[in-house]
Amino acid sequence: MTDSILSLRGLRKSFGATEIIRGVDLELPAGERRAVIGPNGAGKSTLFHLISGNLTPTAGEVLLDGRRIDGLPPQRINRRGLARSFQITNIFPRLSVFENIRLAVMRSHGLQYTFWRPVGRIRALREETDRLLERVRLQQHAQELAGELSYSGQRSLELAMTLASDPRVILLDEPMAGMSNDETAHTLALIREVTEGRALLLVEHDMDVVFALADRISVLVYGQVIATGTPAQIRADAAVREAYLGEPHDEGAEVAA
Ligand SMILES: Nc1ncnc2c1ncn2[C@@H]1O[C@H](COP(=O)(O)OP(=O)(O)OP(=O)(O)O)[C@@H](O)[C@H]1O
Repeated sequence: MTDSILSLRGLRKSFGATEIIRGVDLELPAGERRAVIGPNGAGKSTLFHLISGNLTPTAGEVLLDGRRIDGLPPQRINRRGLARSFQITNIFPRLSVFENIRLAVMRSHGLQYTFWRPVGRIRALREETDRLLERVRLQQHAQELAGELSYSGQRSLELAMTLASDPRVILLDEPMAGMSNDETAHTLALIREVTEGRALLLVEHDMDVVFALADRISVLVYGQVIATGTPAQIRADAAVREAYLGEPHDEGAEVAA
């Protein structure tokens, strides 16, 4: 046994006759920030779908804290402590930033809230919502409509909504997509801060972000993990350079974007 919070064991996924995930083993220790990189079509999104419950594996197991979660619906997996952001979180654009976060807090508590006395419930809700607003630095924007926030503001809001369930594992799928350099720097600092003490699995095409944020990196090529190591080890890995980083026109390896 390992002390992994998330384990993938012999994971496979086929679409029809085509096998896209071809036997992935991956151990994510609690509290580690791990990036998954790889060329276009390597299967990174498919892997995330298998972990978050949006797809069911053809074979193999996904374990969260030692318990199987493969085949469970996304909401059940979320309640077990794994949250995925950026591609599944729905912002309500006509509601304020505050109201969006409050809804996420209410959802994360589910029925629990109905057992509280109404007055205490409202105060606790507001305090928790304020705390999340502050964590993602959106206090000044609390009353703005979510749909009118800047792009990175919306990403911050989604992050707050993801944090509402206090997950032990967070999956971020291309959080920097479409951002300016300033927005990327802001969001990078924010992600580093809010994932402190949680396990993070990150897919991101901006290699500067990957190398700045990840404790370790797993390289997925053609549905298999060909290497896992620290940023320095991955940079120096000959097979990785050949398969991925050393592609022609080496513009920071953003080639996979
Ligand atoms: N539902 C599906 N049915 C059939 N094929 C699929 C399906 N979903 C993904 N694929 C195929 O699986 C392969 C891997 O796709 P996936 O999106 O997981 O790769 P990726 O590594 O995330 O790529 P990118 O970096 O371009 O986002 C692709 O060839 C894609 O066409």
